[in-house]
Amino acid sequence: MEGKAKEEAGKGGVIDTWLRKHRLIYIGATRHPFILAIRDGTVNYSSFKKWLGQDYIFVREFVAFAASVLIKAWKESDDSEGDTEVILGGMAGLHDEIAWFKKEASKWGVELSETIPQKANQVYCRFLESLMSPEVDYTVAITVFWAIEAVYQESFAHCLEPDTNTPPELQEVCQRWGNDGFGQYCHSLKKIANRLLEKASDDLIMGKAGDDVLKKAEVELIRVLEHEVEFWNMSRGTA
Ligand SMILES: Cc1ncc(CN)c(N)n1
Repeated sequence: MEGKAKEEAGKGGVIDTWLRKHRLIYIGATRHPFILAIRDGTVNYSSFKKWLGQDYIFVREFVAFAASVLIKAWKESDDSEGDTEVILGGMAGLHDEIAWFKKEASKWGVELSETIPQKANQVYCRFLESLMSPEVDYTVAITVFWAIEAVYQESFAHCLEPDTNTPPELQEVCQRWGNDGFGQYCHSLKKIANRLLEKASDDLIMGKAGDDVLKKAEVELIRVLEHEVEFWNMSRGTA
C-alpha cells in the first residue's frame, strides 16, 4: 500500500507502531472477557447492568474531557478547524449517548441516580481530569481521546461480526459503538493524532521539541488501555 493510501487507512502511522509494540494490553482492552461473553451470549445480566451504570458515570466525565480537547484544538494553529469539527461531532454523539443511557437504564431497571462510582471508575475519571489541564499538550490529549473511543469501537464491533451469539437485547448496545459511522469517527480522530504525533517526532529529531510530547503520548496511551481493562474488570467484580 503506497504512502497516501496508507495514511488514509490510518496504517503505518505512529499509533499503529505503538499498537504493535503494546499489542498485549491493546488486546486486553479490546478483547476483554466481558466483551467475549457478550459476543458468545454467555454474559450475565448483573455484570451487564453494573457496566451500564458505571459507564453512564464515566460518560458524564468524558464530556468534560472532550470539551477540554476541543479547547486545545481551537488554540492549536495548524489545520485545527478540521479537528474542531471532528471533536464537535464526537460531542454531539455524546449528547445522544446520554439520552440513550437513560433509556437503556430504565429498560434494564438500573437506577442511574443511585449508582455509585466504583473504584476503577473513580481512578479512571481522576486520570481524565489530570489530562484536562491546559499544561497537557493537544497532541497528548487527542491521542488519549482517540484511544478511549477506539477501545469501545473495536470491542463492540467485535460483537457484531457474523457468526457471533450476541443476544438480541444487547445488539443495540453493540451497535451504539460498533457501527460504521462511529468507526469512521474514530478513524478521523486517529488521522488527527497521527498527524500531530508525526509533527512531534519531526520536532524531536530537529531538536525543536521542548518536553518529549511523543513519549508522554505513548505513556498516556498505555495508561488508557490499562484503565479500560480495569473498567471492564469492574463489571465482573462482585462488589
Ligand atoms: C469506559 C469507557 N471508555 C470509552 C467509552 C467510549 N466513549 C465509554 N463510553 N466508556
